[in-house]
Amino acid sequence: MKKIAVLTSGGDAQGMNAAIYGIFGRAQELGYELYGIRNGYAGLLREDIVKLHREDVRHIVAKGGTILGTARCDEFKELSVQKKAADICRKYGISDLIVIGGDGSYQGAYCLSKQGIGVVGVPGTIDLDIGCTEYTIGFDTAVNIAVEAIDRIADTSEAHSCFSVVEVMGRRAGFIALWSGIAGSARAIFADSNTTAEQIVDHLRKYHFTSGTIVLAEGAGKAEPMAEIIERELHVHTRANVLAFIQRGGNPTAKDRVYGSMMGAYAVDLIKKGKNHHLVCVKHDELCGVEISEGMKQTKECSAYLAHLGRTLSCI
Ligand SMILES: Nc1ncnc2c1ncn2[C@@H]1O[C@H](COP(=O)(O)OP(=O)(O)OP(=O)(O)O)[C@@H](O)[C@H]1O
Ligand SMILES: O=P(O)(O)OC[C@H]1O[C@](O)(CO)[C@@H](O)[C@@H]1O
Repeated sequence: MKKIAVLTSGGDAQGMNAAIYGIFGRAQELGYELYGIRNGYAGLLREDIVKLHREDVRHIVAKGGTILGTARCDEFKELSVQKKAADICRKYGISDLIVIGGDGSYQGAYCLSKQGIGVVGVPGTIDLDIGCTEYTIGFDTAVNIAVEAIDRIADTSEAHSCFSVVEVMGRRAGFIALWSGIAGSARAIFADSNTTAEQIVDHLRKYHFTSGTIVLAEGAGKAEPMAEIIERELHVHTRANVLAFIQRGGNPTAKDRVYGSMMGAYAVDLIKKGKNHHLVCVKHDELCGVEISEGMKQTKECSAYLAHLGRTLSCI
């Protein structure tokens, strides 16, 4: 009987459990045994490997986080450690490993594939920063959490006639900032480091804003200094809010539950077709498999149209 395994790696993302659920469902349908590796590559190196059963996954779709746990494991960047991990997979008879994670986890999966282990990547990160796919599991939930927070902060900013800078996650990418800024009708959106604080101040002054939110991607700056600049230049009290890890928790939205389940099942389909050096991607709203070395080369920027729309709407 074919044995496959799954691990979650990097920052957790809402919908990772749904992906595990989808993987289990398709593996069960195809008669594969599914093993769960706890805590990412660190768990693989500790041989922390358990066989998954229906009762382990039956109730997890609605849960944030990941039942397997995740980790960051810098030692996995070493070739000797990657060889050890591949030997462990072979010791347990695991022919193919599904890695649910972000771009860094994909790097690790690519290294494992070069050691002869079949790997399929499922894009699981709230950042949306994997170049070969239009969607990554967790993004929709993180944006909705940010929008709810921005709506709440906007109310109290207006009540007190003050500004509030809201710093959102995304690592070096500005997708969460752009989407949540537009959805939260921010007075200004600071999605990347191309925009300067002076430009934001000029914009707020030009459109005579005296209250409201300024959404800031963490990769573009920090809320505290941005708030100080705005308050100093415009003489309006300005608060700093860092959303941080609330964006990574809570129950996944329906989109992340369905995309997670779909992408997980699709990963097993790719293994069945022998496409086990591939990444599960969404392109033009369709699922597809992209060969891992090709997929890792692809990059993407924020949609220019959406960025322009953000600027347009923030002038209203
Ligand atoms: N270049 C690399 N070579 C081998 N393994 C890597 C490499 N980069 C990252 N990894 C492995 O993947 C793990 C997760 O990577 P990273 O911490 O960058 O998170 P990620 O997968 O990008 O997810 P997120 O961006 O959501 O945090 C690392 O801790 C490490 O074990
Ligand atoms: O979980 P850590 O290691 O603190 O990393 C935080 C980073 O992880 C992410 O949440 C996902 O990559 C980023 O948005 C954020 O910058």
